[in-house]
Amino acid sequence: MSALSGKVQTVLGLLDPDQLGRTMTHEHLTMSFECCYFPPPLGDEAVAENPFQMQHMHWLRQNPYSCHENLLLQQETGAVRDELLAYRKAGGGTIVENTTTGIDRDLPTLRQLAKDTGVHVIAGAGFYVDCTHTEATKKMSVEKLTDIIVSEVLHGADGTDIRCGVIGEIGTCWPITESEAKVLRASAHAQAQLGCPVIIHPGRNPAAPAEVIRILQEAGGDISKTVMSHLDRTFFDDAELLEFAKLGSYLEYDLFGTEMLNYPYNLDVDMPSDCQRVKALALLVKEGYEDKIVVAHDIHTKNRLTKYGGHGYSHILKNIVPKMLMRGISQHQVDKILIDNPKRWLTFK
Ligand SMILES: CC(=O)NCCS(=O)(=O)O
Repeated sequence: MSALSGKVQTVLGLLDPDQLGRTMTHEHLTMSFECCYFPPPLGDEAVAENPFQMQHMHWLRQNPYSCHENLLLQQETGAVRDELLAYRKAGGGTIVENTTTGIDRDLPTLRQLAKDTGVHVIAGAGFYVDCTHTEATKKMSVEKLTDIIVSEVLHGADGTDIRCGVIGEIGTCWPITESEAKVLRASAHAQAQLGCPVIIHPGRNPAAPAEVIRILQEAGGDISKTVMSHLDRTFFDDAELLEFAKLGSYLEYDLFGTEMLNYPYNLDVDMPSDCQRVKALALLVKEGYEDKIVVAHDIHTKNRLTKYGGHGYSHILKNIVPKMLMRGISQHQVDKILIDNPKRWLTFK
């Protein structure tokens, strides 16, 4: 039994799991999403140069990845601090901050935000998607990658003594690249050593989540302590979703607040509305998965902050919970989704 056993690890140290409270399991407080810049639609180049004006907010919501400045969440620490204070006021307790190597993780800022606001912040170990892997990372063995991830949890990351409390979000594309598969195996090995939570960013294809689970399982990972993120933009067929749910991971709907007509990374995808997300949660509850659901907003661009007219980190607590109750999810089940499931996932074995 390790010192971490039975505890949750935040950027300010170990915590008794009962202290977490309501938890968003997939957010970013400071990061860069420049790796995923997407050119604006033809003719919209001028708007993309200067979109932070009232008359352009709708454009920004529809094209969040087509403006370089919008991808620099790390420039908004003051606004994020205000948001976290509002999140606490709305009844929030904890945020899992999923920024990993490749998208500008900033652990000292996370620690300062946690100190300033009283929100518990849990940082992520490991690596994002292939295009952010350095040549050095791509050459590493699974053993070396495992050592790095284990060290980020046990000793601290990025040259600091600030320790990560989850592995992930571990980035994968579709198809999964060789380098991503190595990182997945390393994550499973690290999880087997540490008994810690893992969270995955799957590729944008309904086959991707199950393929990730297969790789993790073969490498000795604990699927019952693993969250599969972004199901909102990955499954569009109830039967496929329920088939995946049988594999035993936590099921995360984490793009609450994102409503857009054209999802640039996969134009075949019709991004669901929040109402459709709630409907998917109600289906999973009805089918017996209330102990497996977790939720979040995955804020990773500036336009989603309330400072810019966005929904902010309190949207689920303020607006989605009432909708869940209206659609037949009971208060007891809501508490499982917001409190009990994250707590169970985040507690080291
Ligand atoms: C930061 C991150 O990976 N967000 C997910 C964006 S996606 O469009 O759902 O892949």
